[in-house]
Amino acid sequence: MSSVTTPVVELRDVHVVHRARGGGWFDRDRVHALTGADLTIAAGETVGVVGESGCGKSTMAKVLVGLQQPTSGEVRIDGHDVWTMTAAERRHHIGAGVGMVFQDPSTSLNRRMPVRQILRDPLDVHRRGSGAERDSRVRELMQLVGLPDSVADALPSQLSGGQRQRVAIARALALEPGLLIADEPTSALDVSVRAQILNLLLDLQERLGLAMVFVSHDIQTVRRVSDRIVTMYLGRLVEITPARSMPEGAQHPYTRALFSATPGLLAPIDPIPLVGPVPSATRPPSGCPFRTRCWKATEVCAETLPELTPGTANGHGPHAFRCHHPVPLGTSDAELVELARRETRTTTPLHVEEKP
Ligand SMILES: Nc1ncnc2c1ncn2[C@@H]1O[C@H](COP(=O)(O)OP(=O)(O)OP(=O)(O)O)[C@@H](O)[C@H]1O
Repeated sequence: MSSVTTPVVELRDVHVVHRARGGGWFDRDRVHALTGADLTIAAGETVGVVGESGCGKSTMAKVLVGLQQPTSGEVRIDGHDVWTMTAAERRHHIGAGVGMVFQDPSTSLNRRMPVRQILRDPLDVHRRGSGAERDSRVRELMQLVGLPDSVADALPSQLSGGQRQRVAIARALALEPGLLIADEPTSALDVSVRAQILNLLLDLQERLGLAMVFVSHDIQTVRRVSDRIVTMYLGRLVEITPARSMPEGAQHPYTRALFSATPGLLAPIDPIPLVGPVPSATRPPSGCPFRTRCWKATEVCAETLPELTPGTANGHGPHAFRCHHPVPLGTSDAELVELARRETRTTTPLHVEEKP
């Protein structure tokens, strides 16, 4: 983790709408995977992204790395709006500016290429240096991620899972990007090598001054590695909180509920209870997307999307949330569990799905 300076990537009101698998282009068949995302990532900082399955984490990661074109909105990398460039300019600009490490190195690496060629490929495509310089860069990359020379001619299938992920990390760093996106980078690995790969990523980030976006279901790890944590719910960024203030610096009821379900963060208590399942991303609720499960929801939550409101996060740094009824600072998880149980018994949460 390091200090926050110049923005390397900015999302401005980014929306991604997919056609539902097997569906047409009717409104009812549209999946709102990312809705109105605004995010600025500064050089050297780590932004963790958390939220339940299907909330849009991977979609946002793909937008940041140029693999997903937004339906609307702007993606600026190093100050340039990448979707107004020609395809060739964009490939060049994004390829050199952002690297991505995927969850499963077995599927993200070309199975027919030896390690040496996998690492040389981005250098060849971007015509970086002479042949000899590219060979030397490949050796340097292997050293950087702790791979022995002896695996240079091996195919991915001949490597261990941890070694394969080291190759994927080296490839993502080949063009010296300013930002590394790591989408669940350790979850497909054996538990025994997860810590090694995580420490490697943190060490590289520190040494190379990289900004990093770390997407994970592992909230403990996200809290440990991040400067700021983005909470996503149903395609929306609902809270951005300084990691050091978590969990009690968070004021969005959903962030508090998500963190309360993570064992070991505070005294062991029951998680804050939520009502029902996450609504469908094809028919998101009107107003606040979380209101159908929220014990604090009132009529205004169904009527109006809350503005992004600055918070104080107990003085730990910039903080913002979208909520009409934020959790007061200083409220413990135990108090929230009690409140949520009581409110859920005495009121009917706003379950109705709107937006036909
Ligand atoms: N290519 C696609 N076509 C249609 N729907 C899609 C497509 N990609 C993603 N979705 C949908 O968009 C929503 C967001 O998906 P996304 O993969 O970004 O979520 P996620 O938070 O990364 O989930 P997970 O934690 O399970 O990986 C989901 O409802 C998903 O089903």
